[in-house]
Amino acid sequence: MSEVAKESVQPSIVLLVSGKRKCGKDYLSDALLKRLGHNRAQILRISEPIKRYWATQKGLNLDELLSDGAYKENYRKEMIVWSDEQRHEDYGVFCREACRTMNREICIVSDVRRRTDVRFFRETFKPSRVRTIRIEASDATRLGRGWRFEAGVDDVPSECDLDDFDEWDLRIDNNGQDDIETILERLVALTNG
Ligand SMILES: Nc1ncnc2c1ncn2[C@@H]1O[C@H](COP(=O)(O)OP(=O)(O)OP(=O)(O)O)[C@@H](O)[C@H]1O
Repeated sequence: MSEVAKESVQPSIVLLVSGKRKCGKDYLSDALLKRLGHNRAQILRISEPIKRYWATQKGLNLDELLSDGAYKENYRKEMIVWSDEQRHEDYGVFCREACRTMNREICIVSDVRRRTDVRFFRETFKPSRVRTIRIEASDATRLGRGWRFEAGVDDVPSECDLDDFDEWDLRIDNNGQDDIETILERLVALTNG
């Protein structure tokens, strides 16, 4: 058990949510949080400590960086490069920092992007408590949601490292065929046991 896990409140279930840009990670994580209730569940973002550091260093607006708006896109590349350097020293540095705010029974980590993120959570918590979720949406769907391919962002490990990963407990098609209720039922079922 890592130092952080001992210090913070231990969740019974940790949901690791992954998927390409604009596949719907935030949308479905927010919907799940609403369904489970704020007293039982919370959302953690590995990118939060990265954005916090970046905002402080560069004098940027943290709330804007954390939001779904276009602002964060101006800094995404730089943040990827900088955070990769930090991960090179310690692959769990941002996951560990994000875990410090764990205080609910169910923890939804809504921006899992790397194999080392999955590794960190599996090493830090009992594997039986960790669930891996892949949200899938076609390029056409993602384009419709505002995604545009960007070299240095969409073709680097932060976006592609989990493309070939196949240890998903649940894969969700978020192209619009399944309604939100159907998707939420499957997600909620994953939080049982
Ligand atoms: N099932 C859905 N129904 C309706 N709108 C959706 C659905 N899934 C995602 N969206 C919309 O698509 C857009 C992108 O979704 P979201 O921000 O959740 O993607 P993301 O995977 O978190 O992206 P990023 O990696 O860039 O943060 C948002 O405007 C969101 O409201």
